[in-house]
Amino acid sequence: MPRPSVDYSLYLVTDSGLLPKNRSLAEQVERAIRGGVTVVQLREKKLSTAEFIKRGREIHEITRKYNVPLIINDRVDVALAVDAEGLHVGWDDCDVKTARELLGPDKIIGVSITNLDELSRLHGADCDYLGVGPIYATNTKPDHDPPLGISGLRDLLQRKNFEGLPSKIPIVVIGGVNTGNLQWIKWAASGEERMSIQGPAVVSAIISSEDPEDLCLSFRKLLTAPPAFAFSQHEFKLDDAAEVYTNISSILKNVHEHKSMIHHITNDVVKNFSANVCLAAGGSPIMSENIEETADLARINGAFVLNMGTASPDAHPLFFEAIRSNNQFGNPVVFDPVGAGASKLRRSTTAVILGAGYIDVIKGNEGEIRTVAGETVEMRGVDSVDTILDDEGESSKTKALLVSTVAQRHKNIVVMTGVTDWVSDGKSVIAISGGHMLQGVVTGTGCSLGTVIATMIANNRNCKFLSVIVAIIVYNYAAMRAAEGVEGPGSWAVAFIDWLFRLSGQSGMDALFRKPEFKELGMSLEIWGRDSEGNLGESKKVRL
Ligand SMILES: Cc1ncc(COP(=O)(O)OP(=O)(O)O)c(N)n1
Ligand SMILES: Cc1ncsc1CCOP(=O)(O)O
Repeated sequence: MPRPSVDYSLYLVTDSGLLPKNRSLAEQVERAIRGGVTVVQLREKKLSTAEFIKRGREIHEITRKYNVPLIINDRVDVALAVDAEGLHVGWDDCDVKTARELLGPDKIIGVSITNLDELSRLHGADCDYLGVGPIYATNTKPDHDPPLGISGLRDLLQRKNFEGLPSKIPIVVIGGVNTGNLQWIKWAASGEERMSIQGPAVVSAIISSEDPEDLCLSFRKLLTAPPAFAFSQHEFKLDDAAEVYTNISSILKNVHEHKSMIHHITNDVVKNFSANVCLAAGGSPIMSENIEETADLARINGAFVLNMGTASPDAHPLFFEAIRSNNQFGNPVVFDPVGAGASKLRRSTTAVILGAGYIDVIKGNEGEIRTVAGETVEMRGVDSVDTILDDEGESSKTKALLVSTVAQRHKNIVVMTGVTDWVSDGKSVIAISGGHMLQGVVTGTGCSLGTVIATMIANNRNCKFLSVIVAIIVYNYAAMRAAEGVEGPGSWAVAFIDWLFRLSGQSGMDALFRKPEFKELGMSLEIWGRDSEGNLGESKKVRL
């Protein structure tokens, strides 16, 4: 019998410990298959061999009825005893060569891949699909490897130099996948030529569901529907000052009309200032660090700001839950990796956060963004590094490349703040001038740019890139106007909030931006696009 061709589009992996009360595994699996599961893997970690075989036979009866392949996790002997259609192995299990010898040519063999090294080691193996993950952290497998996150997944899918595996070998993604993040993962991983994702492999979301049939129907719909939110669905032009003004007005109008709730998990130093900035910019702040309410808040949230300024390891579960819940409801997540390179703890917290879910915007200073890019950076506390790059000539090209590379890897938007602010969606890069030196002497000003970005994005979800650009322009404009005639940092901070409030108010925001004062401030945008080969071309300057 030839090896069956398998539809890997919705792969269920079992865990009897996660079943709803009074529900048997057999019933849950059958309901999930009715909802659209196309492959079932029986994963039993606690059963004796005899019990595993017994359960395998029971589940096989069901999967056979629906013509769905049954894969056994880890155990070749059980796969043989049950005459299952296949086996899934990790790197501590039976190697693929031995498994193939034992199972014969007709059975499916799947292999776990958690990093690039494992992919290289698989060279020439006679396997049928790869289970790539964990994409995100998960409680289902407490001993899991560090999550790949979107950047790790993209690195893996772009890998071109591994011969010996069937080209276009099917890939399923595993680890923290649910109906809230599935589309993000598929979208973020799309466009890679070498390898492509066929579907998710899901444990807890399906196995613990009260209504697995309905849930699987939702998974199936999401698999075929276009993503609900992407950051640049909306086309916009910034070719001259008039176009920039028009865009600013339309973004601010939406912000003003909705007054979205912006959930902040932020550091103790800036809470009060950030909440006031949020209100002034047109949002409604809530500062909460209670893990028990993250899901409820996400239900009504407009956007979520995660600032790791005073984070401790105890807060990791809170970050994880908050990101997961906000992804579930499609709320934009803005991450500020404060002081990311300053300590081992901050580097690992950054990795935890990037491995917890999809992050829409990463905002940091040069040292923080270089740390996210994987460089080892010496930071002075949580402030910026002694910047090695100025904003001119070759340095400006290096900065443009840095932000666009990080944005490409994470398939999101990256903002790098400094005298000039840099922002990229992985394709275009925009350098935005403006702001005032007094920002550097008022604590919380850097953090509160994350707040303004979240406030702008919350109700402009189909044009996130534009919203971020507008947020930076508004912020820098307010900072400069606030500095007119003030005594020093204290009065500047008050005037800054006043200016943000004036700008976000419906009355006169157009007029404010169109006034000659805007021109006199000398703000400008410098815009780079990519040529057909993906290289950054010449930049173009737009004076506001
Ligand atoms: C589809 C799929 N992908 C990955 C795994 C993980 O397998 P493994 O690394 O062997 O870990 P355990 O499942 O044994 O904990 C999987 N089971 N299925
Ligand atoms: C078996 C396994 N391998 C990598 S992550 C994982 C568990 C995934 O479980 P869940 O879908 O509940 O996050």
